[in-house]
Amino acid sequence: MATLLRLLKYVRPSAMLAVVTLALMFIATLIDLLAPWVLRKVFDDGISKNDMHMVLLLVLALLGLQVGKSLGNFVQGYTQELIGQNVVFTLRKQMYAHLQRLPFKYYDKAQTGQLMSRMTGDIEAVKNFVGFGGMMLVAGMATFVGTLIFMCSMQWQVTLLSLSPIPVLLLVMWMFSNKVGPAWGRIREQMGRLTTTLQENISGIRVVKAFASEGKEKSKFAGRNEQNFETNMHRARLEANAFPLMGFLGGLTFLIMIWVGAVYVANDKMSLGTFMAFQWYTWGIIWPLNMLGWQINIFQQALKAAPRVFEVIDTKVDIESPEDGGIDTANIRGVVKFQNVTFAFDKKDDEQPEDASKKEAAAASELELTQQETSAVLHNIQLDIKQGEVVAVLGATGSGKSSLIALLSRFYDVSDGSVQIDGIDVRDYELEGLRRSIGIVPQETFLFSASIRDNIAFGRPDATQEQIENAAKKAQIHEFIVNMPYGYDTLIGERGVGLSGGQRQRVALARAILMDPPILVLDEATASVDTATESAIHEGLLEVMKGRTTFIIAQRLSSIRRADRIIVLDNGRIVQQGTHRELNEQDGFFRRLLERQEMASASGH
Ligand SMILES: Nc1ncnc2c1ncn2[C@@H]1O[C@H](COP(=O)(O)OP(=O)(O)OP(=O)(O)O)[C@@H](O)[C@H]1O
Repeated sequence: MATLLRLLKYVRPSAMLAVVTLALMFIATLIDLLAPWVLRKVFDDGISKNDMHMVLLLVLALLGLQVGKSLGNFVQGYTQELIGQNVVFTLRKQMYAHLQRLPFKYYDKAQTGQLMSRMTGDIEAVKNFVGFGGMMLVAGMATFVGTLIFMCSMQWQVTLLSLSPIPVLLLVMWMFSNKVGPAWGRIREQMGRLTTTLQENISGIRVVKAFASEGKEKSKFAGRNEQNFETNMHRARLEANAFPLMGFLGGLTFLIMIWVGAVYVANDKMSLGTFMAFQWYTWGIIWPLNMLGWQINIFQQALKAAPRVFEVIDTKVDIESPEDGGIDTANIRGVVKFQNVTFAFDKKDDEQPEDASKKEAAAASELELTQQETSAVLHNIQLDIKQGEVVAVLGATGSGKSSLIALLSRFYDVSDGSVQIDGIDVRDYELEGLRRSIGIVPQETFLFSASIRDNIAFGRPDATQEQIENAAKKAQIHEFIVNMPYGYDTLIGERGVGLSGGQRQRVALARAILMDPPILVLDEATASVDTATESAIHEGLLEVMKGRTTFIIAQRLSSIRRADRIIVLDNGRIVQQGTHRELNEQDGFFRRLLERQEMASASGH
């Protein structure tokens, strides 16, 4: 019921259209009810009195009614679709906008396929109900009730006797609705899983082929496809059982009417005209009941699909600009401070349902704290970074380097402590501005299926060609681009297919440089390029880094030689901090790494 009421809210902006559609439906229903009444007159006042003039008039009246109904249907078909499409448009817009706001931690767990299927199939199912099913349900009920009134006013005994199969029919319908609802729920869920399998397979097709796992993937897809097939067949069996029975019971109404009606006509308790009108009217009983089977289907499907869409829309967004809009970021200089920062990915309260009792939560809170402490990936980080400083972050894989940097842009919020820029907590800044102030070259580059120019100008679509080329030159990719078939207009694939790993990384670097941010983050940004290109990029970067606070996450010591400060992370804790020379003099991770890399380069690796 709550779902239905919420769906109705989406129809509210189209209220006028809905009123027009319903009015047209009621007019069409009235015409349907008047037509048999006119037919009755054809028999009783025309044919039986041999008044052909009256018959002609009545036939013309019937023609007028039919023309009116057809015109109404024409407008109604359009307005009905418009209401449905309006709801789809709003729901899609809302869901898409919300997906843009949802934080990283949502995407850490969400399945892309499920989201796509909600955005397409589930929203479409909602439209079918709002635009078609719901309206037809109202029209059907109006026809049913109206027909009963007209029939009863003409001959109530025959009407009531004819309706005797209806209670059984309603019982069948109720049972069908109860069974088909869960089936639709499973179908919608399975469609989501099927889309996820497909999406993962297409995205990971290179891995699938490299590991010759096509067979395994095929059977995984076949399994889910079969599940979906089985559930759909189960639904079809439910329909096959219910619909003919409903049709039969509806037909029985008609037969009873003919038999009882004939007896009443024979006994002069009913005129022939009324008998003929009743034949027509019985369709006004049977049609809505038969339609009801399909409407239950559409209704149940929408009832299962809508919560899947609402679930996304209702997901809490806990990383946002402050309510007052936040502090303007235009003048950020780039003084960065990590004050006693502790961070865990999985806060226990993320997992808890919202209605979990407070008592339980309190009892668990002590345990939670300990769990959070142990699951933390960063512990008590204390850092003071000057404006324009170049900071290299070193550490073994999984030591927390990327997590540390992610807190800066609020991809995640700290569990404890605070991250400050220019003395202000990052949570107090306007979020978009904050993120634009931090240029990131991530470990994994995502390029859009667009021209290479648009890819570089992604964060600054208004950039001039000259600015784009300058950024590309600094990232050492300009020469490569101008030698491509269409230069900066060359289209590149969804994942930058057609570009090598190093080239993709340089496009991402150009993208970050173009943003001209006060803070720059290079997360293994030169890991995929050869040493010659790497040193050329570093030359270019020297100029880029000038005046900007820069974080370099790197495994190679060569890329951090120019850092003002090196921070060494181990298991989420800062274990060493200082200049290259200072750390070289200490016994620790840094010197061991240095020795290992020197040995490797001496042995030619
Ligand atoms: N989205 C996530 N959800 C939960 N845990 C995560 C997530 N991302 C990383 N982790 C965990 O957090 C820890 C730190 O990861 P992080 O990516 O910060 O390390 P890193 O030092 O950057 O590693 P690498 O050098 O391999 O990139 C790891 O134990 C990792 O398994």
